[in-house]
Amino acid sequence: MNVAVPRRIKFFVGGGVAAFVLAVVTVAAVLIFNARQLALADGASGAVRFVSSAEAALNRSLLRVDVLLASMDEILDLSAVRAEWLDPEVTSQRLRSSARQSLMVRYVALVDGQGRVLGSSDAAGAAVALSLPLGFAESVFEQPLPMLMVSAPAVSFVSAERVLYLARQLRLADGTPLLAVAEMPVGALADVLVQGMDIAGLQVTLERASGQVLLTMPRQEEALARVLAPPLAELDVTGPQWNARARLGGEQALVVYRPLMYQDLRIAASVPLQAALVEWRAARDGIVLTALGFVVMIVVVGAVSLRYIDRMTQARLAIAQSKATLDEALESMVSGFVVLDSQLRLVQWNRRFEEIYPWLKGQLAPQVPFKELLKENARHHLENASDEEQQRWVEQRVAVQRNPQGPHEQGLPDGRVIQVTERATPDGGLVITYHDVTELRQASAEIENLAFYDPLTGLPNRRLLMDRIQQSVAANARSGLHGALLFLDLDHFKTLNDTLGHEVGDLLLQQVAQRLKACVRTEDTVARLGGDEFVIMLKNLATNSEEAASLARRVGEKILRRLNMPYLLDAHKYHSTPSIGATLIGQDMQPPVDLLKQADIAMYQVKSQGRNSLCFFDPQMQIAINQRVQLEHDLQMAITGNQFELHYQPQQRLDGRIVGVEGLIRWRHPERGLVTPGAFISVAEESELIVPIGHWVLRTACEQLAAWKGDPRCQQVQVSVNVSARQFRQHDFVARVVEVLRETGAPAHLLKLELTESLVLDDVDDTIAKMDQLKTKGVRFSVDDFGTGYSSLAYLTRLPLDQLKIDQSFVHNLGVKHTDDVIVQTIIGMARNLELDVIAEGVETAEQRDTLARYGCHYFQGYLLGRPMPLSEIEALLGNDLALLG
Ligand SMILES: Nc1nc2c(ncn2[C@@H]2O[C@H](COP(=O)(O)O[C@H]3[C@@H](O)[C@H](n4cnc5c(=O)[nH]c(N)nc54)O[C@@H]3COP(=O)(O)O)[C@@H](O)[C@H]2O)c(=O)[nH]1
Repeated sequence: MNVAVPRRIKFFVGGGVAAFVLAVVTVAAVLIFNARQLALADGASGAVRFVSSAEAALNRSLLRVDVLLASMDEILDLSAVRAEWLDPEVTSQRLRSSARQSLMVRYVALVDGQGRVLGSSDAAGAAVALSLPLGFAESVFEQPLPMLMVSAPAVSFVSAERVLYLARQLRLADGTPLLAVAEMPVGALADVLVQGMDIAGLQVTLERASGQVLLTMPRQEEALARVLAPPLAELDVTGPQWNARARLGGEQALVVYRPLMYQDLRIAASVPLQAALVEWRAARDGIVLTALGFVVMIVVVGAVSLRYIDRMTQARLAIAQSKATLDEALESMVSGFVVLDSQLRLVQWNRRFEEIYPWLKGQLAPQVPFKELLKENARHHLENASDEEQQRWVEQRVAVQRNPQGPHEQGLPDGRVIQVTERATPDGGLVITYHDVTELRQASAEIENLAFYDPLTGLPNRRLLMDRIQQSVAANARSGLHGALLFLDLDHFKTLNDTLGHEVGDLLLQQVAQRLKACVRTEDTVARLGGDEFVIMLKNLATNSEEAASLARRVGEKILRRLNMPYLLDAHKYHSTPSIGATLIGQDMQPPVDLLKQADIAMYQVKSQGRNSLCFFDPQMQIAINQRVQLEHDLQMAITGNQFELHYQPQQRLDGRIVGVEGLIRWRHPERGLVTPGAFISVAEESELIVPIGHWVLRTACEQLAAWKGDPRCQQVQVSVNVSARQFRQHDFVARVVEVLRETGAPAHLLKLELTESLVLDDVDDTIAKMDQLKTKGVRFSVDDFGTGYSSLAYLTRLPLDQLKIDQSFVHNLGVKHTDDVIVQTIIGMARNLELDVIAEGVETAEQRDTLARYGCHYFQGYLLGRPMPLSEIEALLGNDLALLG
């Protein structure tokens, strides 16, 4: 999440930056101002200094010239001569020697009142071309008091350069006024001023009071002799004023001037403001740049600070959010937890911890020694224990905490189970989690119960039994004792389930379990394998095997007696019997599976011998089992090796006509010869093998029907085929029959499928559905072995049947067992009512046939009419039959 820096901090940082910037700007401004003042002051003082020194220098120079001019009086001894006495040569000679002393003066000359040169220091002597400005000589002569006078700038005739003429009045002895004149190049006078001209932009002017310019520095020819306004005298020069105008350039400047000691001359220095501030400007720029640098730095520091603060804020927020999330997570944790510091004092805990240990709630506070909480726990856990015991409990807990060994469980007084896990933290503290595993433990117990116990009876299941047998076998091997396994199956339990329902069946199983437990010792095991199968494991019976078998038999008989006693199942009084197979558990480490199989085999022996009895495992039984396994294997080979044949048994009508045949399978065994189905059908039915075998029979019968289609002997003959339950229950049974009919081209109405009563009853709805589908194709149905089951009119009416087949056991007893006569008559009557054909099988005698005919049965099958026979024989028989009737 992006959260802005708080406004307060922004304001603070912004304010700080602004204050620093302001301070820098202020300091810079002050520095700049001061520097300006300093520069101006420097300029002013420099100008003043310059003007002072220039004044002195000019005064000195003028004075020297003045002295030179005045000394001409003495050199020429003018006060003692007359004008006509003055020899120009001599005069010039003397003037030269005196003028040599002054470097500033080009020459000096003596001029009379008419302007004639009486002599000069110039090489031209008196012939020098003197070019005094107009009126200058007159103004000198007019002086009442002779003083040195300076002319306006003029151009020298001699050097053609700008010169000033300095003149003084002299008098001859006769009072005739003469003029001592010195020609001074303006440049020479300017040279005097050169020193001190290092002030930037300095403009120097030598002016008269009227403002006439006599000299300029720097030199400006055009300015010479110009009259500047206002005259210097009108300037306010009380202090350095920078609001004047420079005398030459006219720009804003400081103007300082001094009057010279001669005539009305003034030396003026003008320092233009701009020039005076040149250095200051550079300094100012430096200051500004530095200040700017500081400002940028401050702004950058401010921005960086803001960014840093922003980051810090974000980080703090993130930490706060993480903490909030963590707190939330900790609070919503299903486990309780506490955090202890290195002194094992409470630092943090969550709500769940309080919920697990509600009695600690009042004591939970940071820094509370965890031992105090343990003491409180001890008071709750060991309510009735002594103080010493409670103390010991606490010490044990502390010891565990000092040396965490992983999760351990703690039972609370209210029955809850808490899993406690201590984990050391890097700083020497502890994190302890408390997980309520009560439900988990209960669930585990339940799962264990489900895994090892039968939910209906609460007895150990197969898995637990196998484990106990294993243990018992190992114990027997050590002790030399024998135990025994009793495999118990309830007789006709399925019938009870089917008739009275599963709930009643369950009641019986529960009561059987109770009775079985009552028959054995606690060290023995009564287990339920599933369905109506129970196993009783008797331990440590005897060292001697006969004695052990005798004891096991006694227990088995006791069980038989108990289980034979009547049960009250709901409102139903019920009598049940068990079949019990027994085997001894010896010392030779037999696998539990083998022992169980032995007892199972023995139990089947009991079943086959009439049930409700006890039988010990006989090794012969094992042989029989092995034979059966071998038979299954051979059957498999028979299917792939095409070793089956289909024989046909004729079915005759009352008029003697063969109207159908029953296809009966035979196995041409490579070693055993022709094997009848009685020897293998039951094995095939118990395994999946009956499915491919039944399919082979169906296909062979249909192929035969198809083959007979063009044969007048057989083309009306129906072929009955036995369909076993496992085959019929295949989900694709109907589809396969239809497919076989289509592929072979057999007429469907001549195919009759024989279903047993038990098959039909097992799942009536599925049976009807499949029969209906096949019926639409024309296939016929017969109920085989009719009368042996519990058929009732109710389901018969729902089935799309064509025929009932009276079981041969009833036919066999006709005239012998009156009840069977009644049953046969009933079946025939039932068939008539339902408009079904009825056929009797197993007809071996003419009496039986006659009786059946008398009772109303018009179709017969049995040895009397013909045994099952190979194809060639039945075809021959059918040919005879046709010939006889034809
Ligand atoms: N699922 C399939 N079962 C089949 C098939 N073929 C036969 N079987 C079943 O095998 C059982 C024994 O059959 P089998 O040895 O062929 O015995 C049949 C007849 O030989 C016998 N029979 C016929 N008449 C008489 C007689 O007068 N006396 C007498 N003692 N026995 C006689 O009865 C058997 C026919 O019984 P049924 O099928 O009930 O009509 C037997 O249960 C066959 O069903 C097969 O292809 N598939």
